[in-house]
Amino acid sequence: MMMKCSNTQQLRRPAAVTRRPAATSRRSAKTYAGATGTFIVGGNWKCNGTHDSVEVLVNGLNAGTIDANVEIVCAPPFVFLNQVLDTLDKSKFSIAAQNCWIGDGGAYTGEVCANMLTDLSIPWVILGHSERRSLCGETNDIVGTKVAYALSKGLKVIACVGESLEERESGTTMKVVEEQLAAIANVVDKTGWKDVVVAYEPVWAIGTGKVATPDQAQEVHAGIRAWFANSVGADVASSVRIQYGGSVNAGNCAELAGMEDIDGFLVGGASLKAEDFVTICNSAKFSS
Ligand SMILES: O=C[C@H](O)COP(=O)(O)O
Repeated sequence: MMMKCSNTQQLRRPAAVTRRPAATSRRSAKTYAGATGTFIVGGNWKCNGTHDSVEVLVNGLNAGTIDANVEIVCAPPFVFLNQVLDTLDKSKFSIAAQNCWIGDGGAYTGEVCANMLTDLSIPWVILGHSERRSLCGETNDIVGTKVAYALSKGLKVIACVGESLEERESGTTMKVVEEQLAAIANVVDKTGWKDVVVAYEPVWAIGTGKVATPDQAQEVHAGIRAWFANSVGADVASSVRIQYGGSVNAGNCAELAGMEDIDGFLVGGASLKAEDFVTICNSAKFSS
């Protein structure tokens, strides 16, 4: 299937960007979106690891002190799901698959279907990651269908959206993101969004070290929330949690976490280092 890639530039920034109030008041007031109002951080381990390195990572995560108000979802490669299920402290961490098949199981060599994940009691799946879109030819419609199917089987979904550098530079960031969201909204009814977290991941920021500025991220997150208000419903707009992903690390997470419409992160590279990932998970309470 297909390929395509990217890098950076900025949307026109608003003159001023609304920031959350001080850390202590953030949680007691609305703070983060979602039914539980919790910050949600995903660790996408991508295609990394060995049995031994996963053991080290899990031990490091289990030893970490995590704020009880933060929801954390770790997404190992399929082959390590059982190992992680057996060893990760599930009182602190939940588990996701990084992908699943578009429908029922059957003669689909190399695929893993939603029912297999629920059979293992895996609650989450990441769908529509830009690497799946660009490297495996997953179109907006395919991603939408996958999201709807996964939800119908009882999975919760982290649905990824985001623009390439070329799209950003041509001023089409929101158009691209809105089309990606619309493809999901076309096949997911309004109530289904309660089990969806949107991960905004500008492709040019993924694995490049070129993190979006807090203002850049906030602008798109606010645009996504506005799109939900106009296209799905005000209740969904205020409750859907929107993660930022793309070169998040222990050093930049606090400022990003302080932005009004950032409700969590989807972390790639830094999720492979337990200490850094724990810092990111706890970033909400330290942000200003
Ligand atoms: O799913 C995670 C994202 O692709 C971000 O990856 P990164 O943190 O390595 O840039």
